[in-house]
Amino acid sequence: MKNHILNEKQKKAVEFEGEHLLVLAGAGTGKTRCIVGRAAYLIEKGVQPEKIQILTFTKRSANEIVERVKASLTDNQAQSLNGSTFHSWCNQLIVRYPNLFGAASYTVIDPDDQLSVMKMVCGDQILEYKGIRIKPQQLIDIYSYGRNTRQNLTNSIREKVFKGKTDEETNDEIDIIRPKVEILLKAYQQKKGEGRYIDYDDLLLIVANRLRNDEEARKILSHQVKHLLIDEFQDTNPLQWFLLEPFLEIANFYCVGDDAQSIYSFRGADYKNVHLFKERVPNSEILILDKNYRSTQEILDLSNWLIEESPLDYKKKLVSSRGEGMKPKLINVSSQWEEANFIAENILENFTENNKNFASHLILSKSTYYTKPLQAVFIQKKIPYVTYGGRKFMEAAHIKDVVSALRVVNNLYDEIGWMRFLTFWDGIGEIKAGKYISKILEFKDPLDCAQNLDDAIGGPEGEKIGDIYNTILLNSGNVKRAIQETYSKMELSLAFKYRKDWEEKRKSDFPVLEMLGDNYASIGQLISEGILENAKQLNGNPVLEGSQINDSEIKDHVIISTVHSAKGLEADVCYVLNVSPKVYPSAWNLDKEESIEEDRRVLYVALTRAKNELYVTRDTNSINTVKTPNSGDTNSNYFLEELPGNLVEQATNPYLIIKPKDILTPNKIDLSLGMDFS
Ligand SMILES: Nc1ncnc2c1ncn2[C@@H]1O[C@H](COP(=O)(O)OP(=O)(O)OP(=O)(O)O)[C@@H](O)[C@H]1O
Repeated sequence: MKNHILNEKQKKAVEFEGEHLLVLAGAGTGKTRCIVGRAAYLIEKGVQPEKIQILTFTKRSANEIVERVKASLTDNQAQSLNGSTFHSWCNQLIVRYPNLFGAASYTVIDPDDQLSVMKMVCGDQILEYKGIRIKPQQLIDIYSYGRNTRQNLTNSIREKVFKGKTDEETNDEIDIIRPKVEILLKAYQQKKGEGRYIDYDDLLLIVANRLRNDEEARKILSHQVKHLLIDEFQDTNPLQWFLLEPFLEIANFYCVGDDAQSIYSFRGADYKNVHLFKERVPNSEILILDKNYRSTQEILDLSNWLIEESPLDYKKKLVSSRGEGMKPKLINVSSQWEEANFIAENILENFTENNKNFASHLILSKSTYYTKPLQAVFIQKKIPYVTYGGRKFMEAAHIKDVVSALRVVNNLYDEIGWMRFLTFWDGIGEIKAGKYISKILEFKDPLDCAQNLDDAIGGPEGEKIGDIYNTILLNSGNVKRAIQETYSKMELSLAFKYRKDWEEKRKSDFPVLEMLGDNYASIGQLISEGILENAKQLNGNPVLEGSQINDSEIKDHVIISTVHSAKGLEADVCYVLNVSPKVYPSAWNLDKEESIEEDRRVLYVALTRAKNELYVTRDTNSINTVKTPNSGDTNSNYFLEELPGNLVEQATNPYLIIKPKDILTPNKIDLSLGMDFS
């Protein structure tokens, strides 16, 4: 095994001989290194790589871990090692065993489509819907919360609609709306069945239920999965545990996690999964790692202080193996523009004078939205950057248009797909489309549809739509070809529909979609996998960000990331944006200790990404509001309120252009001066 220096405890974890292990460890103590090392170790010991499944929260970290394992072994030993998210893993299992899971010819729908289905349901059940004053998106949230946390409908409504309140008035309201919500959610379930749709949570539930109740399924999968390596175990939720539990019988668990970095409770994550590990997993052991290899002690001192301030006891105090360094800097700024300019100038100075590349800089924000001014300044100053978090390639409207054509061929009963595909064409609105769809749903099978679709729609549109359907059906064994043909038949209309930014932004996505298609054996696979996974870093070729392609040649770029997408990342220089009152913690979370503590962990994750230099910015205006005696805002719980002065160096923006001091009243000028008229 190459590239693997391990300390004694890490070595013990990597070479663990028992059945199930939880590596419980603080930030930067080598959890990722342990997973990588473990996979490589197992392969070297002779375990077949395809029987090792690595589970992570993002596709990006799955790829990274797999690549690192491959790099640490020789001779392509890890070629067939599999790393994926929970959703994508379940999807792969369903695709591989369509009969076992009973889900052949189903379509996976993304959250956007889920919302469309729920809207259709609310339209159908207008009486119930009008009686509840809950939006379709909220209904989806209730449904998903209940399934992910495995709580009943009453509790899910309480949590998602009434912020967890338990007073009598709330109870009465819940009693009134619960039966109506039940009708709507049941109608949603039925619609899913009719359309043969699988939403994200279904993927997990289908696999979980089959395995829990069917011994034969467990037997079949026991040949497939021998070792489960699970990253970020603190962020697993009850549904994920429900899925994992039956695997205890057939596979060895190797989990790594840090309870102080649990930041997904809004998805139902339960960091107690970590605390209950020994109880839930028979024959298991826990190993603790405490030496931090990432950051200098000053950065850890600030992070340790933050977590010690919490009423929850994390029993964590990180000690740096690297020794002392620079104190973190707290930069007070008076606007977002000032903050953005400070960061840009600092990065440029590091680049030109301190010989650091752009990739040594990581910028962390609670939300993508907040980073827009920063992105604008970077563009202006020509600083290359990529963003993590935000809209995915397959979610862009123009891509969805073309994919809708593929969807309806893949699944004739896919009403959402039909609605999008039909209304794409000029002259077909939702009402007309609805009528065509009822005719289409009567076709026996795709062949019947191919033969009669143009007549069912009629006119020149019918011809065009029928022609596209037939072409895709003909090429369904060659996904790339199917995409090429579909695109060429839709190109003119696409260019017209998106004429505002067609040339600059959208057109160049289609060659990439074609290339993406080349990776899949069937249209169904492209649709379900493609929807689930961001097409980023596809085979190391073009890199897709949002809906744009960046040239992969430019590898040196700053990363702008949400904290939630920054798990596992690290950088020489980190900027944590807007650590201001009302943001850390959020103003709207102040009534719940759990949410306050989650925000604290978010900040903890952000601070512990830095190796050498840490800049924390905050808005002076919001500090001033909190400090005003009459503002009534003294209870902000601001995390940095009591920050000991010795932990940071306070600084103002050194790049400020200082305005020259002028007098207050303007002098008069005499324009008759300066000319000699003689
Ligand atoms: N034994 C070691 N010797 C030298 N460096 C190490 C060792 N273990 C880990 N590191 C380095 O420390 C840094 C953090 O390691 P790693 O990313 O595996 O930690 P982690 O526990 O997964 O962190 P986090 O949970 O904060 O993302 C990396 O740069 C890694 O290369």
